[in-house]
Amino acid sequence: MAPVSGAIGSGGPVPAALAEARRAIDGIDARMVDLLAERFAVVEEVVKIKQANGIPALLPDRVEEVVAQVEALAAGKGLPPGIAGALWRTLIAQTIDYENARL
Ligand SMILES: O=C(O)C(=O)C[C@]1(C(=O)O)C=C[C@@H](O)C=C1
Repeated sequence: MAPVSGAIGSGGPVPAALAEARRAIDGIDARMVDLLAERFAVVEEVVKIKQANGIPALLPDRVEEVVAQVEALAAGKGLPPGIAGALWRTLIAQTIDYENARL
């Protein structure tokens, strides 16, 4: 396949197919950021509920439930094991920090 120079890449020529795949990744990332913003909008509500009821940010049983759910969903999609769980553990850790800064 002939390499094609383009703006996307780290300096070298980029095959046109790679540039196209990267555009797809960029589009998916934009949608994921939209979903992240949507999730954090719900977290804002969670913070208010937790404030009103004296509930802590870290709820270990719920963390494990969320991680188990996404791992099962990921397995159903044929994703390599561990990826979703690791991502969600990072997401939830950030969410707990975010909640703790507001509680
Ligand atoms: O379910 C909650 O109570 C949340 O605050 C949400 C969330 C999450 O990000 O999924 C974050 C912190 C909790 O410890 C568990 C789960």
